[in-house]
Order: sequence, then structure tokens, then C-alpha cells
Amino acid sequence: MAKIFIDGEHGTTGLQIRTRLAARRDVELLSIPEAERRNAGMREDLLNSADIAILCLPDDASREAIGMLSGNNHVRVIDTSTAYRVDPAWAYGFAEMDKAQAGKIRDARFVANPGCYPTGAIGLIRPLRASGIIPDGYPVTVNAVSGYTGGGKQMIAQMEDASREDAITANHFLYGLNLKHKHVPEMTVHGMLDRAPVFSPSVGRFPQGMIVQVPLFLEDLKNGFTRESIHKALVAYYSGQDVVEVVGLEEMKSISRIDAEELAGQDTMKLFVFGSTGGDHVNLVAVLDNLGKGASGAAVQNMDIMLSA
Ligand SMILES: NC(=O)C1=CN([C@@H]2O[C@H](COP(=O)(O)OP(=O)(O)OC[C@H]3O[C@@H](n4cnc5c(N)ncnc54)[C@H](OP(=O)(O)O)[C@@H]3O)[C@@H](O)[C@H]2O)C=CC1
Ligand SMILES: CC(=O)N[C@@H](CCC(=O)OP(=O)(O)O)C(=O)O
Repeated sequence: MAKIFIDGEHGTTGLQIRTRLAARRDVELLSIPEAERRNAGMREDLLNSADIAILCLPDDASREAIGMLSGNNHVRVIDTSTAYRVDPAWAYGFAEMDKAQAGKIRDARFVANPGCYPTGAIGLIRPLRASGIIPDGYPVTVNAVSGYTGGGKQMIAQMEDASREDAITANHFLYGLNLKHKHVPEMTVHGMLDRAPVFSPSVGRFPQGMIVQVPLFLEDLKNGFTRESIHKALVAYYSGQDVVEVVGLEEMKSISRIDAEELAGQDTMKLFVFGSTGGDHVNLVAVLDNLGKGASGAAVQNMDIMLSA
């Protein structure tokens, strides 16, 4: 039985991973009491006793955890923070992003779990870059809304406890206003972009769920691509797996609204290509749960792929 230690198991992402693993008989969970969650000695012992350590910590604490494993050459790691997502020594844990990726995850010792927004953005952009539909130099923009659990324990408290001094009263707010959000490098590298995208995130007053939008001007793409041909390329790219669904053109005809909470509680992602036949523009849309395919669900999926080695 594989021993799994979730460092940060009492935080938002960690708890959801623990819940997903609790009923499983094929893994043994090593656990740290909540009161000891920052006890470095205990964490170091548990980290070094695991077959797979899943880090659900802020970036600095993740780096510290990797330091605690420096004399160890067998513990495998899944890190959910931003610390290693563009590090070439780490496998990027988005199994569907191309056909070889699941194999890279399976064979890796170190796996960086993707960010929630990048999962949507890369899921939409990478296939169109890989097939040459989005040309070099194209100015990609990414607009998104996340459920507030995306901000971890602190934002959850700010959104849910109006008596706090730092309570957030807005029902929907933009942030990342300097356009230097920590997810931009990851979207650029794994989206295979030659220009960093403009990324504008926002948060809504709902706990879990996410919409990521990438609008495109068709006349600025190569070779007369249409909504239909872009859709066909996405369908072909994601054939043969059941985590990322490209919604059919017929089904899209009956959709007039997209609900950010549609996949809350699920570990899959839906992709849409909105627009109209013969139109000048398309809007690529991804819907996912920021804590599902955007974090904890993806971490468990990566763990399973690693255990299949
Ligand atoms: N929430 C989400 O939707 C997503 C989160 N992530 C990433 O997952 C990671 C965890 O985020 P999230 O679960 O949201 O955050 P939370 O703040 O909810 O949880 C983080 C946990 O880590 C603990 N912690 C913090 N510093 C240390 C330390 N030095 N040593 C040991 N434990 C520590 C915290 O303890 P304490 O309570 O004492 O602060 C808390 O229990 C982050 O890197 C985040 O960016 C990635 C994708 C989506
Ligand atoms: C709503 C919210 O605050 N979201 C977080 C991102 C959540 C996530 O994907 O976590 P990583 O930081 O590990 O990538 C943010 O914008 O910083």
C-alpha cells in the first residue's frame, strides 16, 4: 500500500485531497495533527516516511519541504503550489495537455500540479498553438472568474465572516490589476505562447467553480480558421480521454448562459467554442472547479498516474 503524506492537509486544497482519499483502501494516509501542522520536525519525519508527499502549502513552505527531502532519493512529490510549475526538472501535472504528458507524470519523481486558472487557459490555448491555429505573435487575453475558495483559508474567512476587519463585501471583484499575476509564466510556457497573455482574474461570491475565457479574432488567425474548424481541432486533440470534454456544437446551440458553478464538486473540465457561424470572433471558454480539476482533483489524478508506474 502506498503511503501518502499531505503536507498542508488542514488547508483548503489539502482537506479536499484528504476527503477524496479517505475511503480508499489502496493508499495509507500518514497524517499530522492539526495543532502540529507547522511542526517542522514532525513534517520532516512524515515527508521522509511517505512514498508520495503531496504539498498543499504556500510557495515558500513548499520549497522548505523540498529542502527537507534533500538527503532522500525515493520519496516522490506532487506540489500544488506555484513554486515549480515552470521548472524543467519537474513534470507538469496536466495529463491531457498532450498525448505524452500522462507518461511523463507516471515516470516522474517530481510533479508540479497546475494552477486552477492555467488549467482552463492552457486547456484552451495549447491545442491551438500546437496545431498552428494561433499564430506566433497573437495577442492572447485570458479573463476569468473563480470561486472564493481559490484564495485559501484567508479569503474564505474574508468572504464568509462579515465581522472581520478585513471582510470582503463585494459580490464580484477584479484583482491582479497590475497584470503580473503569478500564473502568467505558467500559462505562457505550457500554453506554448511566444507572448505572455494579458490575464485578468476575478472572484465571485460562490465557494467553488470557475470560468476561464480566451476570446479570439478569427481574421488574425492563419488560413481562414472558423469556429467550426477550431472546434474540430479541439475535439480531435482531446479524443481518447474522459476528463476534458469539448462540448458539441449542437449542444452549444441550446446554451444561453454559462454557470461558473456548473462543475463544482467535480474533477472534470468542459471546453466550449462560442460564436456564430460565419462570425468574426469566437470565445473559447473553460468551466471547471478551482478545487477539482483546478487543484485537489488534479492532484489525486496525478497521484493515481504516478502509482500506475
Ligand atoms: N485553493 C485553491 O483553489 C487552489 C490552491 N492552490 C495552491 O495550493 C496551495 C495551498 O493553498 P490553499 O489550500 O488554498 O491554502 P490554505 O491557506 O487554505 O492552506 C494552506 C495550509 O498550509 C499551512 N501552512 C502554511 N505555511 C506553512 C508552513 N510553513 N509549514 C506548514 N504548514 C504551513 C496552513 O496552515 P495555517 O492554517 O497555519 O496557515 C494551511 O493549513 C497553495 O500553494 C495554493 O496556491 C492551487 C490551485 C488552486
Ligand atoms: C481566487 C484566488 O485568489 N486564486 C488564487 C489562485 C489559486 C490557485 O490556482 O492557486 P495557485 O496560486 O497555487 O496557483 C490567486 O489568484 O492567487
